[in-house]
Amino acid sequence: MDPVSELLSGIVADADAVALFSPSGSLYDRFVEADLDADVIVIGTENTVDADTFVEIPLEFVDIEDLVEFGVGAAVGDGYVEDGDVVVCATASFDDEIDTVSRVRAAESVHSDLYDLFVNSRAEPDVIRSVLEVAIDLGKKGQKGKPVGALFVVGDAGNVMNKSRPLSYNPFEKSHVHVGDPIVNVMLKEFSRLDGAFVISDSGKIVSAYRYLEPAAEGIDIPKGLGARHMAGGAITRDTNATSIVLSESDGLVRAFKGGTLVLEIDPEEY
Ligand SMILES: Nc1ncnc2c1ncn2[C@@H]1O[C@H](COP(=O)(O)OP(=O)(O)OP(=O)(O)O)[C@@H](O)[C@H]1O
Ligand SMILES: [Mn+2]
Repeated sequence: MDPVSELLSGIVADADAVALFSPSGSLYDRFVEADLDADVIVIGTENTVDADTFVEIPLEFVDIEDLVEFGVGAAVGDGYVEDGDVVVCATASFDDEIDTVSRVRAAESVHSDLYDLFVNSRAEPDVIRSVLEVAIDLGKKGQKGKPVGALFVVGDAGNVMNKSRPLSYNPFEKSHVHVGDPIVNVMLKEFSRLDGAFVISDSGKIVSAYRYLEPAAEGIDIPKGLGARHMAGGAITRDTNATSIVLSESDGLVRAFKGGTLVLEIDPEEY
């Protein structure tokens, strides 16, 4: 065998599963028709090919390593892949078409922090995703062209309310509005000009705006150059089971904190 084919066949040998990341319909069909020994799993944000075995990921990852890690972690979480299984992953890493094949051993450790952020958070994955989308969108556009910062504390709202105080009247006091609702996304963006944090429940209800967080911040490690918003956003996730999503006014990045640590950092411009 020529060395290139040998290399490739070594990568795909004895796979328990083949994970196709956002494949085209024709590629997926060919895999189904081939009737492989390995299970064929489709991983993506949407099941555009109507795959029988589909693993949904909550957002488009820019980093392919993150994507593969997250996807395989999610496949383990969904019960399609077991610990120790060899998963051959086909991804479009350099272009829109699949151009990369990698060999990954599914393991508990493959559960990335990012996977944890969505799946093992108190709040529902859809709620975290919606808030992340609002933050990314706000980061891209700013408010009337000017950069804005924002702090969203998602999940475990009762405890978060106990560790914070109002800076002003709460515009969401008597409302029953949820994130993901288009009008709410507009409201969140509008109110982001104002001080303090948004508090959002596990199921996505906006509990409050204008909250000043007062968590214990000793021992919290946040990236240098970031200030009070990030400190408070990080620390509240150690004091409670909430997840914080923070848009920085100064560097424009969106960060997520869980358990007091930074678990995700994304540049809205890349989305
Ligand atoms: N404890 C807190 N709870 C809620 N919001 C806070 C808290 N501390 C600061 N903020 C909000 O963060 C805003 C920015 O504060 P600061 O510049 O210190 O934070 P930062 O981490 O540097 O964030 P940025 O990168 O957006 O500037 C404040 O105007 C305030 O609205
Ligand atoms: Mn600042």
